[in-house]
Amino acid sequence: MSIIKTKDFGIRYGEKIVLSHANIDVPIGRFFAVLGENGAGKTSFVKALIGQNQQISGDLQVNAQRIGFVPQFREITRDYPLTVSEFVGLNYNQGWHLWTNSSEKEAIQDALKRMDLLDIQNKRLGLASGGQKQRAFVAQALVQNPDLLILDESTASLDHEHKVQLLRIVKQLQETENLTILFITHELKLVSEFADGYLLFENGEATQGEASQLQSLTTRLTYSHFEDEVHHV
Ligand SMILES: Nc1ncnc2c1ncn2[C@@H]1O[C@H](COP(=O)(O)OP(=O)(O)OP(=O)(O)O)[C@@H](O)[C@H]1O
Repeated sequence: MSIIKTKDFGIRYGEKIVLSHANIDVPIGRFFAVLGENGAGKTSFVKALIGQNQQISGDLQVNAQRIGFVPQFREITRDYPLTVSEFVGLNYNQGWHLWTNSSEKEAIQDALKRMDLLDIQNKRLGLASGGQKQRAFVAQALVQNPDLLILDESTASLDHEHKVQLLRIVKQLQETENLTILFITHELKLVSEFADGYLLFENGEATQGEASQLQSLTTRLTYSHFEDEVHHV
């Protein structure tokens, strides 16, 4: 069964066409890498999935009850006042109730556990490492128990060890909880070790493929990058 299915789907901003005639079918429970050059339309597509992009055409079906979205940019400075667990529970606090009830507390603890953050839940998020912060961002999205989890370049700022650590945990969520993962990334080689399929945004079109094709895709995209660099010198 599909969790995302499009038919002749398009996205534009005014006159500018970002995507046209996309036919995508992502089955439930898969880990898909979302690939493409800067400006290819990855974020626009995700925004359409979460209902934030209105200039769309064609058919878009999203069969998810809840979508967890981890955005690309989060400014957490050293003096950020909330602890890891307060941050993870932030969506419950909409300014009118300041306390979380027992089932909300349980959901927060569960999300902290799933992202391996129980030990540091009382640490101030501003003082956490880059890897811990990224895990806290994912945990915040997990609190609502999504069936589709979308991560936008969550490994971009991490060193290799922490990139692998984050991807391992996310992979585990996919395997043990049948969670569907969309992982937007430019790190093809890394994600090819974890993803079992991909969506590629290129020249206003979207194509999809299986894990077995990721390796050759990595070679093709890395090669064309290399050619670009040579061309510009
Ligand atoms: N709100 C907007 N209004 C007008 N144009 C936009 C808007 N958002 C994005 N675009 C344009 O649409 C195109 C696709 O942008 P998008 O952010 O979806 O690409 P992306 O693949 O996510 O890029 P990146 O890898 O850099 O995040 C780009 O040319 C961008 O400039």
